[in-house]
Amino acid sequence: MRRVILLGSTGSIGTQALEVIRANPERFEVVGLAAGRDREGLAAQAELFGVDDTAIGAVDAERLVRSVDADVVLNGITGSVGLGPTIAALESGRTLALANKESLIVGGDLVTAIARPGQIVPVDSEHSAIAQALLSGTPSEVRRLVLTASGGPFRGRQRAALADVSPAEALAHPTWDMGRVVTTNSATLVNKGLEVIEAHHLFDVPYERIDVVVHPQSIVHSMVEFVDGSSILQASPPDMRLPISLGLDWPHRVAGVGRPLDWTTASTWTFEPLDTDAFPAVELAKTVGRAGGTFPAVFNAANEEAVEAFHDGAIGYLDIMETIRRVVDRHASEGELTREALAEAERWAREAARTLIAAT
Ligand SMILES: NC(=O)C1=CN([C@@H]2O[C@H](COP(=O)(O)OP(=O)(O)OC[C@H]3O[C@@H](n4cnc5c(N)ncnc54)[C@H](OP(=O)(O)O)[C@@H]3O)[C@@H](O)[C@H]2O)C=CC1
Ligand SMILES: CC(=O)[C@@H](O)[C@H](O)COP(=O)(O)O
Ligand SMILES: [Mn+2]
Repeated sequence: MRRVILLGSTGSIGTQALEVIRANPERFEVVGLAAGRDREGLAAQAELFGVDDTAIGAVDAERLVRSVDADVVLNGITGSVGLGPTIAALESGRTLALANKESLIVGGDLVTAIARPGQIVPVDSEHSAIAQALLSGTPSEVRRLVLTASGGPFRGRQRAALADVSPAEALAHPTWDMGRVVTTNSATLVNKGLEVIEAHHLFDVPYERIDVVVHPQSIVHSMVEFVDGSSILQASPPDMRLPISLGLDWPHRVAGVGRPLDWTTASTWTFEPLDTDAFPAVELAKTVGRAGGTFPAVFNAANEEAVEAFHDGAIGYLDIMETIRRVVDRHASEGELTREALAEAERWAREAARTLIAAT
């Protein structure tokens, strides 16, 4: 029986994780639940799953992780606020099933330094796919990682055609039903940029050996190219319950958690290069990833501010990337990477982004 602490339980990842757990009571038991603001939803979940220990907010979630005995912590919180709970899970020796990519991106080496090998199990679909593919070879046999991107709702558009797109259009993801921030990030391709940095930290592969390819069907979730020219990919219909279940009990599979592909009907999978003029986010993410230090945290914080401003109607779609770029350009990273330095860089980046947004 795997005892699970679920952070972000009221969200998209959280509720799908509870579906997996509910369908497999002989394998999983929820021992802790945490949400951001939805106290009613959290209380209902606690009652349904018979959970005594709950938390509201990231600080309380950190306390929960450190105080409740568990085998695995699934971090499904949105945003860099998930960093504290990620660190708490690792320091407490729990397996960390990581959906909250932001904590790894902003924490970078600070997070990987405290994780023992295998302690972080990726839940993000692309990274779960890569982890599954990596079971086919040794680290020295890996030539490159290739992350697939759906391309989002604006795939195929020129940059000029993106100026007036609305938040509602940005939230119409072609293949996945997810929370608001990650869905918006998919529409700007910031999500893929964050995922490149995430892959670098998870798999210790340099940026020049991590590529992105657009695959609109979201069936091939990513691939690993090995030195002999063989590519091993993982494919399944888009359904987060599959990588969530692997995160909860890696590397064991949960029978029936997802539908298999239907090989009896005609279908087509397509792959195309990313249009980096229309969608420059991946290139900028690689630049901040290579710069390291507090740069990825600044990139992410500026994005979080810009996404909120976009949904508030304060800025347009193209201003999201423009805000991120201008904040990153003004940033000077200095000194050792510590939690204090990260917090200060984030505070600075959010303030800089808000100032730019106010002037837009
Ligand atoms: N959804 C998906 O399919 C995928 C998501 N991810 C990643 O997983 C993470 C979660 O995404 P998703 O589930 O879509 O997001 P949602 O917005 O649907 O859910 C976010 C969850 O985080 C909680 N939360 C927000 N702020 C805090 C806080 N300060 N302290 C504690 N809990 C908080 C929310 O609580 P409340 O409801 O109370 O506000 C909610 O439970 C993100 O990092 C995302 O990038 C990765 C791959 C796929
Ligand atoms: C399901 C998942 O892992 C998301 O992060 C997904 O990657 C979003 O899709 P795109 O960013 O490829 O549009
Ligand atoms: Mn993903």
